[in-house]
Amino acid sequence: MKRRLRQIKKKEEDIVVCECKLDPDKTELACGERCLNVLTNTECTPGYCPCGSYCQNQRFQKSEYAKTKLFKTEGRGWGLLADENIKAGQFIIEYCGEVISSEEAKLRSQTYEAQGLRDAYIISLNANYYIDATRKGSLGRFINHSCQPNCETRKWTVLGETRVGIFATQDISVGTELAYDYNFEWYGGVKVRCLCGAPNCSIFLGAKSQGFQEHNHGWEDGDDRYRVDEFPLYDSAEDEPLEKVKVTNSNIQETLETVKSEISGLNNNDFGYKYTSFSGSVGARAIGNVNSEATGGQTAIIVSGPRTNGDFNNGLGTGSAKQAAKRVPNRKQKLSGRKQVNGKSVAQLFASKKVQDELVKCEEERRLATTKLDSVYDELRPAIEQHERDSLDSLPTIVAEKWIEASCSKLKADFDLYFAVVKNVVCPLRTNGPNPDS
Ligand SMILES: C[S@@+](CC[C@H](N)C(=O)[O-])C[C@H]1O[C@@H](n2cnc3c(N)ncnc32)[C@H](O)[C@@H]1O
Repeated sequence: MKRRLRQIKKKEEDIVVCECKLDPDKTELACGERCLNVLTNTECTPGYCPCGSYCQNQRFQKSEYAKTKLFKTEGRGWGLLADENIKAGQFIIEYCGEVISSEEAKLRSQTYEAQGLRDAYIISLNANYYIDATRKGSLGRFINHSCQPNCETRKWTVLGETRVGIFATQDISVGTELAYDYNFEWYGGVKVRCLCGAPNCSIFLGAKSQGFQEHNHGWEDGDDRYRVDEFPLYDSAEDEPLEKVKVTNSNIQETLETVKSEISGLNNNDFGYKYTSFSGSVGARAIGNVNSEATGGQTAIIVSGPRTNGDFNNGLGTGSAKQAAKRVPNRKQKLSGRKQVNGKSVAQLFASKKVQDELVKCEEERRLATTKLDSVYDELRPAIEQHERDSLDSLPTIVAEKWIEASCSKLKADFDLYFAVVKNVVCPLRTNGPNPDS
């Protein structure tokens, strides 16, 4: 079945005519590998090619496919094999299907997934269009993925349109299964076990893709990327004892609870180091598993099909690398135990109304900044998700500025709160003892 439903009429001045000269004794070589059009992956236009009807560079237009045969694989559904010896570089078949927009591709992929379709047939045509061979297509739709392929996809310009073909990358003998590397991009959801059987198999379809690698990043032993050993630490042993301080304020228990929870955020009651969590700053993406285009301009976008050929969904669901790492057992703790601040002393210091008020105010400011950051993220999420498919660099400046501004406010509020804690608790402890207000 033809991929094009209508023939796009090219303007005459857009037609590229090659400079080949027909040798009447060697007509089979007309528009061969040295043809200017062939060199630029463009088919010659009938009626304009100097080689006339002998032109060999109209393979898509004339459906000059290699002989292939459908066969049933084990665990991978149907596959396609060579039904004749195929030469390296030979055009095997066009990847035909419905040409649809990226929005439509996203929608369809979600629908197919919801319908429980096991196999995925949507591939990228270019940045804006996809080919969906789910309902209409050629035998090309049955070619499976391999991590050690004998074919590849190539884009050709045919009568002004981009079309995708499968080409042999090596000599293929009759009876051999045809396969190309899907360059499958994984965006979450079910992980499909790759059954290509190649020695270099990446185990899951899409395992080489960024989304897959980020999601599955575990905290391995010996992974020193986030070591904090070198950071300077505050030594609580330098604090003065505060036995003489009296607890006078009845709100102290409540305040202590607040401070305790903040302190536990600082890890093991350690004031020496803090880390901030940006709620909502990193989120799982769900863009219908429509994958981005692979490098080199070859076909690469494919919707991850829900063919679950084993129990390989690790149950983590979607989430950021950071979130996933948190759930990986045996991962290293980011921060090791440190010396502890004496809770009783801290409580006594918080008996001061002045200190309490300041901390409550800082807390409130931080809460507001966090809420703002969350809402900005929700506002930006569609833009971010839209642009992440190409590159985050392409986010409009105004969007990036808004995000940076909200992040800075949140950081400042965090800083103010912790600074207030340090100023009112740690410093008096070190110098003058308890706050005179208490
Ligand atoms: C374009 S279709 C290929 C034809 C498909 N086997 C069929 O029966 O229609 C892509 C789907 O085939 C399956 N598939 C292809 N290559 C695979 C592989 N190496 N390992 C496991 N499944 C594979 C996956 O379900 C994938 O979504």
